[in-house]
Amino acid sequence: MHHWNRQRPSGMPYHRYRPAHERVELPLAERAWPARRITQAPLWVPVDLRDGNQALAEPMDPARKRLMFDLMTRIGFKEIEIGYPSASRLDHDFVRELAAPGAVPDDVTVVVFTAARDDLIDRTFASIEGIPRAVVHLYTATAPTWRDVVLGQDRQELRGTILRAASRMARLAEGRPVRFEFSPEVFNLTEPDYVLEVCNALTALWDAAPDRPVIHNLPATVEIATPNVYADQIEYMHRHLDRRDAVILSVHPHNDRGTGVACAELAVLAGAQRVEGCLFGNGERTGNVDLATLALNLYAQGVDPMIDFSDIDGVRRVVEHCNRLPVPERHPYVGDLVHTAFSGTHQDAISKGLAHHAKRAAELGVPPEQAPWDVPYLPIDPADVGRDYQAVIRVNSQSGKGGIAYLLRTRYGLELPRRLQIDFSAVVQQATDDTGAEVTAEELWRLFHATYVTPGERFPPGPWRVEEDTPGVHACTADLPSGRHLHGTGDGPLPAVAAALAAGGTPVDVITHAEQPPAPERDGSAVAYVEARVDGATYWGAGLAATPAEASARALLAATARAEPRSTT
Ligand SMILES: CC(=O)SCCNC(=O)CCNC(=O)[C@H](O)C(C)(C)COP(=O)(O)OP(=O)(O)OC[C@H]1O[C@@H](n2cnc3c(N)ncnc32)[C@H](O)[C@@H]1OP(=O)(O)O
Ligand SMILES: CC(C)C(=O)C(=O)O
Repeated sequence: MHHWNRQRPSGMPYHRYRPAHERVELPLAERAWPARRITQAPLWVPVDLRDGNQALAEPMDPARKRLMFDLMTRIGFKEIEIGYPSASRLDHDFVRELAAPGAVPDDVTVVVFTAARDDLIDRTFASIEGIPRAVVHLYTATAPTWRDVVLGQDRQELRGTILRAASRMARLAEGRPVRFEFSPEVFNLTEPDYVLEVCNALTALWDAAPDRPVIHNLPATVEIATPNVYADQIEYMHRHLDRRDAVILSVHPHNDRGTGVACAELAVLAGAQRVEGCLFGNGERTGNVDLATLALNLYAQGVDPMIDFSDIDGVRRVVEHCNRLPVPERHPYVGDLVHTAFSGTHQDAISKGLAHHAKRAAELGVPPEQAPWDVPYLPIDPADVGRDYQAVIRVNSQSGKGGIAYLLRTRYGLELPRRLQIDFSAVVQQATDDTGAEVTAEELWRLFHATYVTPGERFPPGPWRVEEDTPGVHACTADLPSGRHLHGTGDGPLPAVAAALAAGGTPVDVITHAEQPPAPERDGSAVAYVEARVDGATYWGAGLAATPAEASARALLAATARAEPRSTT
């Protein structure tokens, strides 16, 4: 143990577990997948209506299944697993519902799932009568523990079971628009030579041809190794499966180690052409691989995902309704918080990045949504998945001036001078430190207003009037509640107010002044910001009024009001 690593043994019984390389042979010595790139989307096959559904405490009712199916066809899936029709009446009835003329779009193929049992196979084929295009998906666990413990069959016996089931399927499919899929369940723990023996036998039995290919779907039923191991296993199959041009190599990762997405991506590099998964990662235990993340990962690399996620919240609403499960806030691309920055430096970078993006789009002469995207901390433009920028930046105690200024700018059109941003950020920090809570744009606005626009009753706008007496000469008069009358003139509203304040015994110097014209975001008000030195200290004030001149005068009065009370009242 190095001196810098003083971790102690956990005391947990880790010796009960074996590493993947001791559980399954890895015959590949050289691999090509690490140097490859993904340049096109694989065929995505959602299995929400089968694998996802079987993992729900309350499986979907027909109405929910229908909603999910319609969503899938609407956003572009072309092959959809719709159920395990021999397992339950609900699944059977849903398949029958889709047998109605026109229920399945012309370019969509449905997949139905079955175990290798005669009665189940027969019921499966009966259920798809009238379905225009179907894949019948046969599965059997092939890994040693499942063979020994669950099925009680050795390699040869199980091979016989599978081939008998496949022959029955071939007979039942004669003359029908049916293709075949086989899954050696727990492929990732099965001896590779056994997988090849079984899959190649099925390819021959089902007489696979390029125009009627079989699907060999190689599941990581329970994820047990790092994704490179799965990739090696898939590349090995890709190289050794017979009649490769008549076989669609498919993968079906689960997410037990939290690396289902990585497994699927590396498997595609390794030769997989088809990926089964669920929307937002529903499925047994930790879920099936998330097809939305996979598709949008491609999108973020400049590859067409072939599925339309431009309204990702609409997709999420349907999926949450059907599964009766929420999608977590940090879920890639779709979680409520994934396009949001709370921390100051991130907000600053995003704010600058968005401004730079708008400028670049204008230079290129294209709308912002068409311009190349390169904004810090945002891997994709949230607008591309139907999110607006309101949620991008949110303010709490971790935020800095950039995020605060961004919210006030985007919501109220305020362009705060940099030093005012710094000043206000300290005010916000104190408020958020006190409450520990997030502040919304509306709350920031109220805090800004209370701090800079109406800091007290010292200078109510009523008694202070500023007018341009003659062109270029402003006069400020004030009839104070004390009965005093103040008067000052100057070559603008600020010098006039400063002169009146000085006449009342409060000399002020204007250090910074900025103003903005009336804008609809502020109910048509102009706004001005003034930094003034009063009694040796500096104060910011802001004014809102119908004209910039009036707003400026109010801003100076507000800045002065923030100084310790003096005689000008
Ligand atoms: C990885 C996966 O997702 S696999 C799919 C899992 N999905 C489901 O199980 C959901 C739907 N399943 C069901 O409704 C039921 O399991 C049914 C209707 C299919 C079968 O029900 P039952 O006949 O009661 O069997 P049960 O559910 O207990 O399953 C265990 C039996 O199936 C056998 N079996 C397991 N897998 C297979 C298979 N692929 N092919 C044939 N038999 C299998 C087991 O050996 C066991 O047989 P045994 O009872 O003779 O020991
Ligand atoms: C049988 C297959 C496709 C499966 O659902 C799994 O292994 O997880």
